Amino acid sequence: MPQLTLFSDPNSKSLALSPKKPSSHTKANIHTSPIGSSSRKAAYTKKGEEPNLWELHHIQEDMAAISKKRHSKDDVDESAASASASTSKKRKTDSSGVGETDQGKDEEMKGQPDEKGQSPQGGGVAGEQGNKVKHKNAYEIKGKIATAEDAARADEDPPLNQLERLIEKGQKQVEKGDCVVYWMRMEDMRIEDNTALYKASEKAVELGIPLIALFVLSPGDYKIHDRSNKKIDFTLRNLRCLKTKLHELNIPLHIVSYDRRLQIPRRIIKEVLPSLGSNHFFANIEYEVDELRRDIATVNLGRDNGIDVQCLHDRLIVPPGKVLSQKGKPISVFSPWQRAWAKLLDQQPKYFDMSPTPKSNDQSIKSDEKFSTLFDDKIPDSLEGFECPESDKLKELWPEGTDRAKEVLNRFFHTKPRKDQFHFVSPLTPGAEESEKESRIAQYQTGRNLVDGDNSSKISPYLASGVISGRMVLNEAKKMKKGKLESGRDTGMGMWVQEVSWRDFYNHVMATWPRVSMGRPFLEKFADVQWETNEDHLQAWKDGKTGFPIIDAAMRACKARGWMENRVRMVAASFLVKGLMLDWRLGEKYFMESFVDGDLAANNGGWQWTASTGTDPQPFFRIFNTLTQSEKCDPTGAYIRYWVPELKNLKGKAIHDPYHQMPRTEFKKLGYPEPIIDHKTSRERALFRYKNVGEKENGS
Ligand SMILES: Cc1cc2nc3c(=O)[nH]c(=O)nc-3n(C[C@H](O)[C@H](O)[C@H](O)COP(=O)(O)OP(=O)(O)OC[C@H]3O[C@@H](n4cnc5c(N)ncnc54)[C@H](O)[C@@H]3O)c2cc1C
Repeated sequence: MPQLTLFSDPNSKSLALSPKKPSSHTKANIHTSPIGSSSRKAAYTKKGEEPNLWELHHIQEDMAAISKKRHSKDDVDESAASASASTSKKRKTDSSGVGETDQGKDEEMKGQPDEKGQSPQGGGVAGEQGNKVKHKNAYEIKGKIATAEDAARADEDPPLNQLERLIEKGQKQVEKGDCVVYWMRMEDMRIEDNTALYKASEKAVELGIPLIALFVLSPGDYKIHDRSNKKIDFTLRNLRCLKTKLHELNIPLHIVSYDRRLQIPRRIIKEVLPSLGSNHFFANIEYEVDELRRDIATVNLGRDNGIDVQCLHDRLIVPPGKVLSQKGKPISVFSPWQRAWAKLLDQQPKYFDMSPTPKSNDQSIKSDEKFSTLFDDKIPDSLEGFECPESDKLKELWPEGTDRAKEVLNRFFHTKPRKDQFHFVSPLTPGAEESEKESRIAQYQTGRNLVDGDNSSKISPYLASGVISGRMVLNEAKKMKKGKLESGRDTGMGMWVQEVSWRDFYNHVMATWPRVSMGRPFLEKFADVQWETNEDHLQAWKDGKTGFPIIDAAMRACKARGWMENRVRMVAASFLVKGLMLDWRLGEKYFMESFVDGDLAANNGGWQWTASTGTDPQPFFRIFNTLTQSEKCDPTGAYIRYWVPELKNLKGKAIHDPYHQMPRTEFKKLGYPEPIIDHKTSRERALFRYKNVGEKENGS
């Protein structure tokens, strides 16, 4: 889910590819802006000052909306596709250390890397290159891909660093006010071990004023960021649960709704906080580029209006910027990064420290003239554009609340895997058999690659929404091992802790190289790989009708549950990118629009790894063989039989490859599609296009 919507920084016009500090270009570019509307100029401040990126973003988002409306009328033509195409040039990316990656272990290794084939030219986006054909899928990601120059500039001075510098400067003394406000975000939906909530509570106690929790609903934001209706449903269900728990602490949960997400900083600082009489505002940091820019705008506005805005690290076990190489540099390769992460945790156990629960407000708040009505704030059943008719069923599958999350984790640590748990069933169905020796965690080394059971934890929706924290999860893991954190490939627990650390890793990558959340490849040299723009193929993949049973099973499971096992996420992603040769950003967007655990860092990390464009990616010449993968991850075929009912009566090898294993007349009776591509030809096509970046096999 690339975040950036038509965010072309006007400064980039005058930029050479090695980016310079924004301030030195500001003045000149105010006047040479290609868009040049008066409102756009207002996004800049006075002569010589930094442009207000947040405001600028706002204007450009409006323009994107206008442009989208216009283009949706004429469907999409090549100008729409090429308008967003960025002309990128080579940018050297950091890559320190080498090491095996867990994800890369089971691929087929075929073909050879060819250094000279890796063109430095970037800018590949589905449908560009003067293609005259109408391409809807090119349009899907139009406006979501920053130029290489903008991405390089963001990497040069990442928004997280800017926010941290701002916070370091500190705020002048502010007046006490009537209350302290904690802004709960979509990713910290819990009361336990919540840094900002606890710090807000401490402040409230120190000042002797009440604590108010605030949640901002923003359908506009959810739309721009490709949130799924299942994720929004999960969010609303968790909010209801939190409201009850907060009320037990006499803390009201104030709900406001702003469709236009870019108004949020102003609305909060100028309207919400003044109406509550609050000068103290706390939030946990979100590391995506849009969210960081929103927070920078909020802190700045707060400063101008006598409000102290505190943004705190909470999402990860180790905050970004702390895991460094021996030379003090950020690490972009997982294995050395993981070793450094584990060592740091060993040396500095403070990272496991959890925040205490917030203190209760005085009971009198419930009759306070100003605050008592906040207890009546309603949480909507659904949001327009994100209606979720299957909400009741999903409630069984992904029960809300921290207590349920703990149970899900507890089952994983202490009970045996069960065969039918890949069905549409609750992870908490009765009948799980306790066993320490044969528990799911004990068998995780092999189990994690099998999809025909509940072999992994299924904790991802809870971690992604912060219903449970990474610290809570790892502290439980330590308890199981007499207070020691196992982390390595030798045990189920060690392996699982490594998987959990991928979550930290991809967030560190995103915070250090914000380009990845701007629709850019980490490895710019692959930006111009030539993609196909086949609408039918894209739709067949989304619908689970490709004629490849494991892909179809995974994609149908995804649609129904909003969740897929890791192995099939990798296989389905690889099929889209290297089989169908469709732009990885289309897959990234679709996963985000479908998953209940949709998370930019993990999703982008997974897609860029698969597309061989990411930090420490799968090398481009390694291409999953869909059939082999199917036989390995679903050896009994039970997963396919359940999710692809057309094949429910097939036995043996035919379940994995019915088209080639059955007589044609028998196959036809199944009502199942023929394979939409030939594996061998598509593999060769992918190898050619990655080796010869910018070219197609026929010389076009
Ligand atoms: C293309 C692709 C897209 C993905 N998109 C997402 C996403 O949107 N949200 C998401 O949470 N995960 C994503 N993942 C990572 C991984 O597939 C899921 O975290 C995992 O399948 C969730 O199941 P689990 O909780 O049972 O995992 P377990 O195997 O039990 O692992 C425990 C936890 O570790 C973390 N984790 C494990 N593997 C990874 C990984 N590769 N990257 C980051 N964190 C990891 C997750 O928080 C997970 O819940 C993606 C992977 C790929 C290949």
